[in-house]
Formats: sequence, structure tokens, C-alpha cells
Amino acid sequence: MKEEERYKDIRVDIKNFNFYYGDFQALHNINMEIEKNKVTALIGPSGCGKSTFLRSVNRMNDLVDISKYEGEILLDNESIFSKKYDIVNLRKKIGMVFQRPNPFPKTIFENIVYGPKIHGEKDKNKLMEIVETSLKSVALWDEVKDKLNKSALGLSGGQQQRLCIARAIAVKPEILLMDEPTSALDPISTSKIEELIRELQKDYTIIIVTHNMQQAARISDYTAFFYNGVLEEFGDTEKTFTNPVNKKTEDYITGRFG
Ligand SMILES: Nc1ncnc2c1ncn2[C@@H]1O[C@H](COP(=O)(O)OP(=O)(O)OP(=O)(O)O)[C@@H](O)[C@H]1O
Repeated sequence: MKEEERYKDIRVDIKNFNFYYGDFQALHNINMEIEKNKVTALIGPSGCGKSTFLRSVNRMNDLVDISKYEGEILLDNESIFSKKYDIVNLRKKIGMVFQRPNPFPKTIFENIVYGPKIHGEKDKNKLMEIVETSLKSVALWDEVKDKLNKSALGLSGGQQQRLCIARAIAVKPEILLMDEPTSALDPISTSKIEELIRELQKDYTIIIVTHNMQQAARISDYTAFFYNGVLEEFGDTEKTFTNPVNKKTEDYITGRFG
């Protein structure tokens, strides 16, 4: 592939990125390129910096006032820390789904239209269309179409998580960040979300933190192995799982630690 073509496929480019909580350095000189319409899995033992990395990409870490960073994260060749991306704008482009389903204590309908309304959508028909498309994208429409005005809290955990994914994609982001999105779910709901991730990758670029090695192997194209805040290995998932370059990666994926 020509250099120019290859360049076009990179949505997020992380360059020499360091991150600190006060004096503690949580990420050490991370360099990573996140490719468009691919699923990139972040793996590694507890406390190795996966969430810190994920939360850096949409500047969630700005909320921690002792935090500081060095280096660069580029979204479409523009720094996410630049004025072009104020936080509201950036989060519109980079949606996030959390470990525990966290729907708002509002109706299913209101959960989905919340973001679009913030971004100025007022037209009732348009909002209804967004609700239908978003819920269809997460295969939840048939299950909830007759109770859009019921509380989202009445849904099962798996349905709530699909609703949260629908809420995230309702504003048409480009990137979806997922922080262990299935860790609170039963196996059936988990496999539905995994299927969904594979579907969504046609339209979105996905970065997912997971503790589940089988899940990383099943759903991701690329895998990044973090250890003590260092990106020890990053590459093709199949290769990482069958023929890792780094001894620490091998020990981790074969369950020798973590
Ligand atoms: N708000 C914070 N203030 C200070 N230190 C923090 C904060 N958040 C995380 N850390 C520290 O940064 C390091 C990386 O944490 P992080 O949550 O990114 O790891 P992780 O790999 O996502 O862990 P887990 O798999 O357990 O969720 C840990 O040592 C953690 O204690």
C-alpha cells in the first residue's frame, strides 16, 4: 500500500504520549495508530493504564485536575487538545460506552435524543428517525419499539447496554470508545454485544478495553498490550495471539500473570 493511502486509513494518531496523575506517570511514551473501521482491543493486567489511555482519547481525563499530559493525540491530523476541538465537539466525534450500563433515568426515547438535542436537533420527525435508526443499529428496535416512553431503567442489563451504545451512536460519532462494555453482562448479552461490535465496525472505528482474552481474539483486528503504563506490543490480533513478539505478551495471554 502506498504511504499516502495508508495515511488515509489512520483516524487517531497517538504520538509520544505521556500521562501523569500528579507525580505518578500512568502512561509512558505511547505511540499508536488507530485505523479506520477496525476494532482495536486494549489488553493488559489491572492498573496497567488501559482506561487512562482510552479516557485520554476523548479527554475524559481532563476531569482529573491533578492530571497532565505530554505528546500528541491527533484526530484526522488535528490535535484533540487544539481549539478546533472544544470538548462538546470532540465528544460528538468520539463517543464512549462504559463498563456498567448507565442509561439516564429517563424514557428510552429521551435517552437517545439527549445528545442530538444538545447538538441543536429540534425537529420532532428527525428525532424520531434518529431514535429508530439508532435502536435498529443495535438490534434493540423490535424489543422496545412499543415502549419508547417507558423508563430505560426497566430494561435488562444487556438491553440497557445496547441502549447506551445506541445513545452513543445517535450523534453519529466517528470513533467509539468502549471500556469493558460486557463485563457486567451475562454470556448471552455479551455475545449479542460482540456481534454488534462487528456490525458497528462497518461504520465506526472502535477502541475497546477488555479483560477477556477470548473476546479480544474474537472481535478485534488489532491488539495493544499494555504493561505498567508501557505499550509493550501492538499489532495484528491474530499474530499477537498466535505468535507474540514480546515475552510479557505471551505470558499474559497464556494466563501466566494478570
Ligand atoms: N484518578 C486517578 N488518580 C490517581 N491515579 C489514578 C487515577 N486513575 C487511575 N490511576 C492510576 O493509574 C494507573 C492506571 O490505571 P487505569 O485505570 O488506567 O488502569 P487499567 O489498566 O484500566 O486498570 P483496570 O483493568 O483495573 O481497569 C493505576 O496505577 C491507577 O491506580
